[in-house]
Formats: sequence, structure tokens, C-alpha cells
Amino acid sequence: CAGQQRTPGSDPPAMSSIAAVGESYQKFNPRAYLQNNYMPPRANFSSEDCVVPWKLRCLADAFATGDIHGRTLIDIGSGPTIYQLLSACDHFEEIIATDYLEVNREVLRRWVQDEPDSFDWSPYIKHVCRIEGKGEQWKEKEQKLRGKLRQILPIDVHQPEPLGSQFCQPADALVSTFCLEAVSPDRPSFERALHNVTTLLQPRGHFLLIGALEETFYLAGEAKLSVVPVSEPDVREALSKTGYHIHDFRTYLMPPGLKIGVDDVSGVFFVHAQKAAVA
Ligand SMILES: Nc1ncnc2c1ncn2[C@@H]1O[C@@H](CSCCNC[C@@H]2Cc3ccc([N+](=O)[O-])cc3CN2)[C@@H](O)[C@H]1O
Repeated sequence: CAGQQRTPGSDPPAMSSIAAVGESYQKFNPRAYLQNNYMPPRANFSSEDCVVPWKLRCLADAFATGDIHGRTLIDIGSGPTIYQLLSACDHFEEIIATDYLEVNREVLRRWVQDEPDSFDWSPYIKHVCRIEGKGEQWKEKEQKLRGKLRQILPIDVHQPEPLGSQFCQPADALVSTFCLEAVSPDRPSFERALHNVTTLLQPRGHFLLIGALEETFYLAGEAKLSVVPVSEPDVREALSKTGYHIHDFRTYLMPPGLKIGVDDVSGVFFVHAQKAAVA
């Protein structure tokens, strides 16, 4: 349109913004990120009203339905965390973790290899064993997940083929936590990213999606990352436009005591959605 003149050959706005997001992630510090979100006060297991137990409960309840199972599950934008896979590991033969940054993939590899300087997920594993109520020993679950986490792959959700053209076998289920909104400069690119990752899922496959509500930034060490603020209706609309049926949608309002300056998130959403049978 008039007034939107760009120098010849420059990227269209969305493309340059996506490049800018990728650039901003070069300063992402996994340890700082883990400290901000996965240690106290946010990692408080004393009450199911706290945000981490709430997230683990959502995931445990979804898998307890018995509806979500198969050969392969892909975790989209795993970051340096594995808590999101604890309730999945009884229901899939293989779990594939993915992330854009090598530093995060290396953190995950070191946990799988039980390296001494790895993050201690044992409070999370013990909590999940407790709420699943199957009498599973936490070391057993830890080893089971390590055994199933056989691939840790690079991913870019802004690519039509997020795992590259060599990846051809769609998964039986997807999990993604706090990724799409944190890597998309605007709502259209958020919806395109959702479409892109949906190509990795079989028809009628299940998608468990956790994300931030109305967040505009978060910190990870020196990095200050921009986030596209999304509301519950925005997420519902994006899923519906991408052909999903929503089985369950839950929201968590961030209590003032957990607004600790590491981001401006107002809440967290959980969705259990199922991809349409045919395109
Ligand atoms: N193009 C790309 N494709 C795929 N992944 C990509 C791409 N670019 C970056 N990534 C990858 O995606 C990233 C995933 S971490 C995103 C963090 N999201 C915001 C943060 C999270 C959080 C956690 C917990 C709680 N809580 O209350 O408990 C609140 C909040 C709210 N703040 C990161 O691993 C990056 O490496």
C-alpha cells in the first residue's frame, strides 16, 4: 500500500521480524531460563494451586484418559526442559525432543546421558509419580524417559517443514510448551507456525499445547525475548482455523507472588486438541 515503501530486496516485515527473533535467541541462556521458571518460587510442589503442579496435572490428566498413545511423540521447541514428557513416556515407544538452539539440545543430551552438571528434575519426577498414582518409583520413570528420548533434533517452526525435508513420518502426537507464542513476532506468524508444526502430526493425532497468556516478554540471562500476546480466544481461533477439535482447554491465572519480573505473563493455558481426520 502507499506509504509502505521498502527498499528493493528487503524482507517483507514478517520475514525480517522472524529473522530478528532468531537473532534475539542467540543470547538465550538455558541455565538462567531454568532458574527463572523451574526453581522456586515457581517450582513449588506444596500445593496443586502452584503453576508447576498445575501444568503437570494437566498433562497427567490428558494421558490418563488412555486416548493419547502410539509409536512416536514429538515435543516442539523443548527448550532445556523435560518435565513436559514425564506423563507421556508410558504411552509412546519413541519420544523426539526438538529445539532451535544447539545450547538447549546439548542441555537435553547431557540430561539423557545423566551427566553430573545436569538440571535436577527429580522433584518433578517424584511429583508426577505421586499424582499418577501407579506406584512407579521415580528413578524407574527417569530411566524410562531417558530410554525413549532417542532423538534430539533441530527445529524451526517458521519453516513449512519444521524438521527439514528428510523428516517424513508424521508423529502420533505432539507436545509443545511455551514455544509458539515466544518465537512469533505477530499473530499471523503464530498461526502459520501452528500450521507448520501440524504437518508433523498424523490425521486424528493429538496435540497437547501449553503456553503463556498475554505475555509480551521474558528474560533468559542477557536475552530479553519478545512474545506475541495471545488470549484464550486467540488460541481457540488459531486451533480451529488449523482444523483441530478441542477436547479440553484449561487456564491458570498467575498469582501475584509468582509475578517475579522474569516475564509479564498473566496466565498459562493448556489445550488438549485433536487434528482433523482428513485435510
Ligand atoms: N524458530 C523456532 N522454532 C522452534 N523453536 C524455537 C524457535 N526459535 C526459538 N525457539 C526455541 O523456543 C524456546 C522455547 S522456551 C520459550 C519460553 N516461553 C516464555 C516463558 C516460559 C514460561 C515457563 C513457565 C512459566 N510458568 O509460569 O511456569 C511461564 C513462562 C512464561 N515465559 C527456546 O527453547 C528457543 O530455543
